[in-house]
Amino acid sequence: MRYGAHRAVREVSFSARGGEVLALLGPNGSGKSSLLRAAAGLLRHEGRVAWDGLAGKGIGFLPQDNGARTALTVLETVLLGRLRALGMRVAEAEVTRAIAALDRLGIAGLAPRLLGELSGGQRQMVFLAQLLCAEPAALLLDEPTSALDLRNQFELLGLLRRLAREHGLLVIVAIHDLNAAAAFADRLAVLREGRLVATGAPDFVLTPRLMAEVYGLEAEVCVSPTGRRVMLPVAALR
Ligand SMILES: Nc1ncnc2c1ncn2[C@@H]1O[C@H](COP(=O)(O)OP(=O)(O)OP(=O)(O)O)[C@@H](O)[C@H]1O
Repeated sequence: MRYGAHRAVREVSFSARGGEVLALLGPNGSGKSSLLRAAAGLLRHEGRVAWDGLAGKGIGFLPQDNGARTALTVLETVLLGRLRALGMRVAEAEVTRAIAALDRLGIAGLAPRLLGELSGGQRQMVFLAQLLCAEPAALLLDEPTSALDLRNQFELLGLLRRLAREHGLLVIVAIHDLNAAAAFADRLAVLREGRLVATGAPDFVLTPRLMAEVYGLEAEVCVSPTGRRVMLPVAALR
């Protein structure tokens, strides 16, 4: 994947399947957004992206918050997720479906509000509700938790995992919080300068060595009383 002469993604090969959450990690500029956008078919690229078994369902892509501020209400915005199914008159069932998607994210109360009046985190959740409304087979999410408070991060990542488990969705999520990724993702894929440098189960991938090589950080691995591994940065190496 190139921007002019700059190669943003190269030597990346992986597969992922419905039912799992794959977290895409890597420093700023390592190619996560570019890879997601290429996988979503939004950017030209070399190599091959193959989606098998979508069975008429689509792929939902949530970009990093672009600050979209339209004069639409939240409900109208979510309904747009069903654009292909909507006629000139919106059926009651479509409204019910849109409200259900908002409810799922705990934000049904925002339905009548204007999108442009929401906080960044609320707006991200609305766009996610819009994607859910379209009932995709796969979700590609670019830093969906970056504007969310701790509780909403926890809830959202939990929801993504449930969607994967219960509905067989494939979820690929670019995220900076390594510990959140380790807690909620089945697998991690780590990019550095456009290359895939590690992939596998969180406990296998997140090591002090990876922290040093990819992030230039000295880190300790702590194990919580319930057995969860947590990476704790202690010093910058360069
Ligand atoms: N529109 C663009 N034009 C030129 N170069 C770009 C463009 N978008 C991204 N790049 C470059 O491509 C590389 C990968 O960027 P990308 O946005 O994919 O990284 P990222 O891992 O998503 O970063 P971040 O964590 O900061 O969101 C970077 O070097 C970036 O400067």
